[in-house]
Amino acid sequence: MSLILAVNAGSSSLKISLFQRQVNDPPRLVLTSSTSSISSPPAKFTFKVVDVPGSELTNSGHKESAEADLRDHESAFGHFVDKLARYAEDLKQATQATGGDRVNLELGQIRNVCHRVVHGGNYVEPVVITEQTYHHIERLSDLAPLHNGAALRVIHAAITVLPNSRSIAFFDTAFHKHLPPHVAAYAIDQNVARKRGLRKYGFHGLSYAFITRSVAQYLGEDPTKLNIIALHIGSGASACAIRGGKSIDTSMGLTPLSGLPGATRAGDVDPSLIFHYTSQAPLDMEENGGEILSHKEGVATEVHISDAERILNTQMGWKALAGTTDFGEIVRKAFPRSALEKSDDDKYKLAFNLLLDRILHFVGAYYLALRGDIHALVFAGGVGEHSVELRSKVGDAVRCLGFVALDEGANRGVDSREGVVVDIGNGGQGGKKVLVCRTDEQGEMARECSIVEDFW
Ligand SMILES: Nc1ncnc2c1ncn2[C@@H]1O[C@H](COP(=O)(O)OP(=O)(O)O)[C@@H](O)[C@H]1O
Ligand SMILES: CC(=O)OP(=O)(O)O
Ligand SMILES: [Mg+2]
Repeated sequence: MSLILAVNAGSSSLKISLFQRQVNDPPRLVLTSSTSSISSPPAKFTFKVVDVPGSELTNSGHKESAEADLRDHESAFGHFVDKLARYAEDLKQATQATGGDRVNLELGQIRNVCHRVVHGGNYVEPVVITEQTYHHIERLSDLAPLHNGAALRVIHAAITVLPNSRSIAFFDTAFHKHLPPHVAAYAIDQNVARKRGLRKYGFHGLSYAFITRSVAQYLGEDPTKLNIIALHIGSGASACAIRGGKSIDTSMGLTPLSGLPGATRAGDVDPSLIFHYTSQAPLDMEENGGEILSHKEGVATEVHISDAERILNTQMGWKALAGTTDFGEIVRKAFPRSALEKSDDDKYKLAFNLLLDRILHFVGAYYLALRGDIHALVFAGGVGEHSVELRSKVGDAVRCLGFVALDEGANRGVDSREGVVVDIGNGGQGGKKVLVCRTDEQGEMARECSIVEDFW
């Protein structure tokens, strides 16, 4: 028996799952933990025991707690490890006292720690962390500014506090390794592009791999014959066209900034906007009743290009539009259910409608990329799995493409339904399906790890 720890450093969260594994068996989920809202404190921490004999004897503290001290991924990881060590000790004592079955969850039992690393550059398979691979990932940090640095700090912490385990990096980019050249290329000098690795990589690949397998299983299809449009909408949001189980296009690019807007990311903008987005706008629309004036002398302040990149990654998206990174709040205020929630401010509607518009833009494009030969449209990610309203509006719009109408009750009831994949369509004959998939990047890493670990 060995333990696999799977760690997912997302842009706003740190999600961790612990799995138990017997040789030749698939990994079995033991417990999960999440620290969310890391970028908009206080962070919220959960620790949930899923399947541990004897756990009924321990007080594992299932409740969510606000943790003002958890300000980054590294401190969130340290907090989890402390919690796990305490829980393992409580469990040991409780099961010793009763003589019951015991699962040993002590830190020393963790054989492999799987880390989600968003940008892998040319790495298309998981790699064991060594000095060399660590530095390779470090060199890619500029291409995933909200992710790779945070993942590396967590990897460093894991190596320090779990010295007997092996750290392995699993890459989001790997799923997109088959992007056709004309999709991956930007219209720039290809000599420069090749030399500097300037192309579309695509992200959320662990999620798309999990979605592809889970949806194929749910539909009883061979995964290598599955065609879907998948939407992973969380703090980072992307769309992916999957043909024959492989990614043929995706909305994120060289970095996870492009494509759909996210919690703090702008998504696609005209690249020239960067040079015009200044603290004192040269085109002052507001002061002149909406009339565009010519450049005022001396007003355009220069923003350094790396500042612009930081601003586009951390200050834009829903945060800039609606003043919150919580999409649940945007939905509540855009569609108030009571007078108490009513707001005169249109900013919530703008944030909602803008995301909806950009999602439809990609669904339309990917429908054509797949030539309409599609089994299902699939929603996943924190927003995709939980926002009834977003699914409902997307569902209405895509009916013209031959997707079935949504079943309103099924759409509203997703949270209370069991299973990894939930059908929210009305079962209309011959229509393309609309599904929700509870994606699990940690589960995907643990599964891949259990396949390769016996060969290492
Ligand atoms: N009920 C809900 N309705 C709409 N959005 C939600 C709901 N619950 C969570 N979310 C959103 O999901 C996002 C987090 O998604 P997630 O995929 O977990 O993030 P990360 O990108 O950090 O992995 C948050 O922005 C949150 O607002
Ligand atoms: C790639 C990406 O944006 O990931 P996340 O949504 O977890 O931040
Ligand atoms: Mg995520």
